[in-house]
Amino acid sequence: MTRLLEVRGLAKSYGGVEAVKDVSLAVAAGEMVALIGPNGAGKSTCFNMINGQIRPDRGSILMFGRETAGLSPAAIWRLGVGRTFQITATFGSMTVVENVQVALASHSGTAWRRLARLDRFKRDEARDLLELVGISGLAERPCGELAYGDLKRLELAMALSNEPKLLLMDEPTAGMAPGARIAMMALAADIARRRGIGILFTEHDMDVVFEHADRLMVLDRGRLIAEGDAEAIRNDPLVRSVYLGDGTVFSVLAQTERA
Ligand SMILES: Nc1ncnc2c1ncn2[C@@H]1O[C@H](COP(=O)(O)OP(=O)(O)OP(=O)(O)O)[C@@H](O)[C@H]1O
Repeated sequence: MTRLLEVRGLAKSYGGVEAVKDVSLAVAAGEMVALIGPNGAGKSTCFNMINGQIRPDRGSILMFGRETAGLSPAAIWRLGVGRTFQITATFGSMTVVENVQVALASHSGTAWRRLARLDRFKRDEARDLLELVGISGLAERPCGELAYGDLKRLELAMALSNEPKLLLMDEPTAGMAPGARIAMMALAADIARRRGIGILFTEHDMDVVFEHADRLMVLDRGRLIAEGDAEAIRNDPLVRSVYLGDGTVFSVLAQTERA
């Protein structure tokens, strides 16, 4: 399998706190890998080092075989890495289709603020992306009017505008209703598999993780403590012990036990 992302020995400390210690992981084409762990485990720090927001103290991050540790988020985006954010990043006063056009313009290196006619710029491509994520009917609506779930779909369309081979999704279902979360991830998984995109995502909702991740990486206090498929992780005694006391996750593990 082609490795799109390969992380080796990643580390980051804040003062005396070792937020991430010696983390190694890989994501292959068409694979969905979840990075999970209890609060404070180091997920965000790890994720933000990979997407360029935080500079690692140590370690190597290879994307498509190229070292990217220390590159800016913009440089990483230009390499063909898409990303979605915990808090959606869209322009509320523009229409839905215009938001995708702006993302397309940004990928093609066009300064969209100087585009005399944004309305014509790659409009068909933008509409195709909206179709792909199931919101083409909302194309002309101001983005600020969208329901939260549709906004997340728009964000996915924008993340796909640079034709990424690798997609980094930071809590893609945060703030969504439980039913909508599974649907959102099913959509992302389907697109990823059909296009051979590798996805690395963080997620608190264990139903979403167990349903969609091909592989789970479990962090605790900055270290990777387990790696495997949903079945292996559910039954891993160390994972169960670190999640004891975490209300949400433990309830899922307990349900699994009762089933
Ligand atoms: N900017 C920072 N300054 C100081 N300490 C930090 C900083 N960012 C993270 N930490 C510490 O690093 C550790 C890992 O934090 P991180 O946010 O990566 O965990 P997390 O798994 O994403 O947690 P959560 O699920 O609660 O978001 C924690 O102890 C946190 O307090």
